[in-house]
Order: sequence, then C-alpha cells, then structure tokens
Amino acid sequence: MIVEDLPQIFKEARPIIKNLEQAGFKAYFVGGSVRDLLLKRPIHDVDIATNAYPAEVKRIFPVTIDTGIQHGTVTVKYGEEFYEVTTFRTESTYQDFRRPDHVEFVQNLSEDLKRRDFTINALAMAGSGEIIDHFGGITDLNNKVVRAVGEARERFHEDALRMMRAVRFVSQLGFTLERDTKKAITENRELLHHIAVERIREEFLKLGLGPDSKDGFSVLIDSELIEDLPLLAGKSSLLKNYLTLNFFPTTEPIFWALIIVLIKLTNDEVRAFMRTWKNSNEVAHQVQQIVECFDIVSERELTNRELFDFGVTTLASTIDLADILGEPVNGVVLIDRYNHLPLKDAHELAVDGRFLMANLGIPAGPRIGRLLQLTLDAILAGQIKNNQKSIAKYVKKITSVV
Ligand SMILES: Nc1ccn([C@@H]2O[C@H](COP(=O)(O)OP(=O)(O)OP(=O)(O)O)[C@@H](O)[C@H]2O)c(=O)n1
Ligand SMILES: [Mg+2]
Repeated sequence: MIVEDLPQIFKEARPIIKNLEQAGFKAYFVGGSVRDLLLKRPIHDVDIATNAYPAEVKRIFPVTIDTGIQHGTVTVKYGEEFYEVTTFRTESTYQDFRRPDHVEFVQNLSEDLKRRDFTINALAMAGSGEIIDHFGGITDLNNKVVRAVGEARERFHEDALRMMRAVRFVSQLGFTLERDTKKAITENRELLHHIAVERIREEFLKLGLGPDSKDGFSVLIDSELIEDLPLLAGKSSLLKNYLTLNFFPTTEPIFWALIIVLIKLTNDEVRAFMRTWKNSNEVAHQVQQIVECFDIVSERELTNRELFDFGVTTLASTIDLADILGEPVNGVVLIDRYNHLPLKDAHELAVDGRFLMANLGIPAGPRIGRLLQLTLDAILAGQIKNNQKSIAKYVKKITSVV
C-alpha cells in the first residue's frame, strides 16, 4: 500500500529520511504518526526509525540534541522543526516490567517493529509513502481492533504500561480490544504496580477524556485492570455507574471530580486521593473545590458568599459535573447570580485595612481582617452597598460586638 499524497508534516520531515538514505542507511516513519495518517486523524509529531547509530545520525545533521542516547534517540532539528530519530532496537533486557534502561540496537526494521506494542502501532512508512505492515496492522485499523503484536503476555511483560495504553486506545480511537489481548491484561494486570503513577495517570486521563471513554471504562472494568489502578481496587461496582452516564468529562479537573464522586470519597479523602495519583497541587485544589461545590449544590442553594468564594471557573465545572451526573442544577441561574454579585474579587472592596484604621480609629491587628470579612459578607448578602460611606456606618455598628 502506498500513500500518494502525504500531509505537510510528513513532507517536511522527508528530507531527514532522504539524508539518512543518501548516507547509506535505512530510515522510516514509525509509530503513532503512521497509524494516525491511515486513520486520517490529526498528526502531532512524526517519529523516524533508522539503522544508523546515534553517533552516525549526529554526524549527518548539523543540529541535534541528545534526548535519549541510551535508548537510541537523537532529536534532529530540520528547518524549524524537531524530529526524534531512533535507532532500530529490541528491548530484550526487561527485568522489572518497565521500559529498559538500555536497549539492543538491531539492523533491520522488522526486528524493531516486532517489539512494539500493538499491530496498529507497528506500522512503518518509507519516504516514498509505501506502508510496511508485518503484523496485520492495516487490517486491524480497518476492523478497529487493538491487538498486541505477537504474544500479548510478552508485550505486557516488556512494558506493563501497555495494558493501560490498550484501554486508552479503545477510548481514544473508538476501537475494540482483541480477545487474547484482553485476556492477557486480566492475567497480567498486577504488573501495573511496577509502573510509575505519573505514567499511569497520563494514560488514565487520555482514556477519561477520549471520545469513547465509556467503552474505555467498560474494558477497564471488564478486564479487571481497574483493580490495579491506585485507590480504585474494590470500587468497580461504583465505577460501573460511569457506564450509565449520558455525558462525559471534557477537562482534567472534571474527570477527577467525577471519579471522586462516583467512588463516594468524603471531602477529607480528596486530597490524599489526588496526591496518590501524583497530581499537581493546582489540579488537586481545583478538584477539591469542584467536589465541595458539587456537594453543596446537590443539597441546597449556594449563598452569595459561596458563589464569590468558589469563583466562576469552579462554578462552571461544577455545573458540567452536575450535568454529567444528572443532578438537577440550574446552571444558567447560577451563572446569572454570579454575574450579578456586587463584587467578584476582594480587591474590589471600596475600603481596605488602612481605611478602617485611619478613619474609624480601629487599631492594627487581626480584628481588621475580621471586620473586612464581615463587611464583604454584608455586601455580598445585599445588606449594604460597596462604598466607603455605607461601609463606615456598618463597621461602626458592628465594632461594638466584634
Ligand atoms: N509502551 C510503549 C510505548 C510506545 N511504543 C511504540 O512507540 C510508538 C510511539 O510511542 P508514543 O508516542 O508513546 O505513543 P503513540 O502510539 O505515538 O500514541 P500518541 O498518539 O499518544 O503519541 C508507539 O506507536 C509504539 O510503536 C511501544 O511499543 N510501547
Ligand atoms: Mg506518539
């Protein structure tokens, strides 16, 4: 099979293949870019594989970066773009179910393709556009099947993350998981414990935000791989509710908040959950806010002060989450109420601590902060206006009790 009209991104990279060939080496496009080309999906980067050793690649191209020399990868700058050029390799020295620290270089492409994870990812393309398919990858693309190259068990022992990748592709590409590949996941799922949580998280997120995340989740539960995800063991009956949803998350914080609500964590448990999954403090905080806000809106109306404290980003995410979970929350009304708050940020307060000290004779100290908070409450509750005169009057009144 020959692809006649290559997208621009391949055309721009073709001189790299030509240069390697002119120096007497073989070189091909490999991996995800060839898969995505045949699926007519957007292509974000093209990877090149060659029988040239890294030192030889570096001799051919004037600007290179040593990105992963021990794995055989050199980044080549060509034009304004950067390309990963990796020497054909096998990964025969796995000891701990993770990608190895060093690899064995090999001379031919098929040895290299043989150790790749799935048939759809084991395709290569020559500079001419000719597709090289040793493992039935094109048929599997046409049938929308994720199938391990050769023995699935071996592929998963080489790199256990591939089990997550399999399920991620189900969600991302709308494919089904081939039976033996799925069986091998069930039989080898504990191997996932050898994998860094950050890598698992990345795949889990791609799964959760993929267009067919419901199918991805279904396979995750069916294959029992879910039992080996951090803090999700024993939760599959709760997570089955994911399969009954009509909408699915579109952002990272909403995805996490959804999982947390489905597995019924208490607010106190959210932080530890997010930390175990090695999320950044920023994402963890956003998720915590959404879960807290969701808890409130499921029970009662938010107060103006709560609208103010949560802010519009958390509100919008909470409304999305409520929508996904079928919780009756009137998002339009909530956002409208937010938009009509007398102020949206504490900086918009017409007075500050200095004003209270200078004009009302209140001594410096923590009391100033408390008075400002009460003032903010009163303004948000509509009891007083946000101007110096009404604030001064109000503060004078409450200084007798605060
Ligand atoms: N655990 C892994 C990771 C990657 N690969 C191989 O390396 C290629 C590139 O890997 P990567 O960019 O991580 O994944 P892609 O399949 O390209 O998917 P994405 O579109 O998310 O980049 C894959 O296609 C596959 O051939 C593999 O065999 N085993
Ligand atoms: Mg890729």
